[in-house]
Amino acid sequence: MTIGVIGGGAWGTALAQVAAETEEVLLWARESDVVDGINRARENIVFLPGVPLSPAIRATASLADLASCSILLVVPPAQYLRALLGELPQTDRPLILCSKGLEAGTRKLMSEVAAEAHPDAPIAVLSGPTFAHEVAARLPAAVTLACRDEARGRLLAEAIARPFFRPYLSTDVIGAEIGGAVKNVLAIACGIVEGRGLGQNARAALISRGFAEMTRFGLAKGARAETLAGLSGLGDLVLTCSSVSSRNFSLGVGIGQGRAAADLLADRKSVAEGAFTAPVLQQAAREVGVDMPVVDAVCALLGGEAAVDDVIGGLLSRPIRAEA
Ligand SMILES: NC(=O)C1=CN([C@@H]2O[C@H](COP(=O)(O)OP(=O)(O)OC[C@H]3O[C@@H](n4cnc5c(N)ncnc54)[C@H](O)[C@@H]3O)[C@@H](O)[C@H]2O)C=CC1
Ligand SMILES: O=C(CO)COP(=O)(O)O
Repeated sequence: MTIGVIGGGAWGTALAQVAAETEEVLLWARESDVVDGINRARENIVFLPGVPLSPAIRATASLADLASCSILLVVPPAQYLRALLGELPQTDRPLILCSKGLEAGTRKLMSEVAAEAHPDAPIAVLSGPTFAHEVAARLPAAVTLACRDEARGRLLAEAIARPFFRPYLSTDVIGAEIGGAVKNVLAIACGIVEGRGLGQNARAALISRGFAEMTRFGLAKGARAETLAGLSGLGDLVLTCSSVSSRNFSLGVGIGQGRAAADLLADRKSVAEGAFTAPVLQQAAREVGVDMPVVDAVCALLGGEAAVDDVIGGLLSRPIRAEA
């Protein structure tokens, strides 16, 4: 079979490399230098430099070429998902969604956007603690593969599993998506704590209270608690909140050091999804009556509405309340 990958960023390229261990892979990339670099030099010099790519990966600039693929891994930044799936010819092939975010404007999950764009395509979600450069280096990783149709989920998991890349099955698509979207916003918060030099106790407190927010919001949206406590939720939260390998955490470090979020975002070509998800998540939480003070704090700092010390002071002076 040929596995298709939509999106030639770091994660799409790493997933192509995983799939290419045993299958032919066709990778769609938006940038012509990425397509040429993969086909000619076997390297994605723009988004995943330094990783020699498998000869089983072929890159294309035409989404229509992916029509013949058996499975499509869909890996653009979340805000471009609808437009890209709109350009993809109608398909009934399984779409495995790998982006982490909520759509601005509609506040929809990626699975909802994909179902609207391709009503005949079975949908699954792949999410978990996976830095692209480690996966591309064949270091061990585990992910959640969520699909409402359990049997189909198992087939898809078997199709993408490799000895160093281990999917765990779930039927909780909503839970898998919410974990991945929310952890990016919380990683910005943890980066701010790091950048401000507030210490590891504060970061652990933030991870824990952030997880409480993720759980409250997830349960209100129909996610299952065990999914939120699994690889795609807590697992990814811990990874992303602990390392400057995370683009979201690094963005937070810059904000914590006093730089303007707008300047930091203007400087980068890789995506920090949490910056786009944060205001959408804030609105979505308000819609379902869920209190998310850490997310509110990140929104205030991303919008340049407040000073870091004031926002942290505000979080610390909230009324004393029960932990759970
Ligand atoms: N990099 C990682 O370690 C992981 C990333 N993800 C998720 O994968 C998704 C993609 O992220 P990365 O591959 O890291 O991206 P990246 O940051 O490496 O690259 C940026 C991507 O944005 C695309 N892009 C820029 N402007 C665009 C436009 N106008 N229309 C369509 N695409 C455009 C570029 O083509 C490129 O693919 C995100 O949702 C991210 O959260 C998930 C797991 C791990
Ligand atoms: O999702 C990721 C790891 O699981 C990548 O995190 P960043 O987008 O913050 O780099």
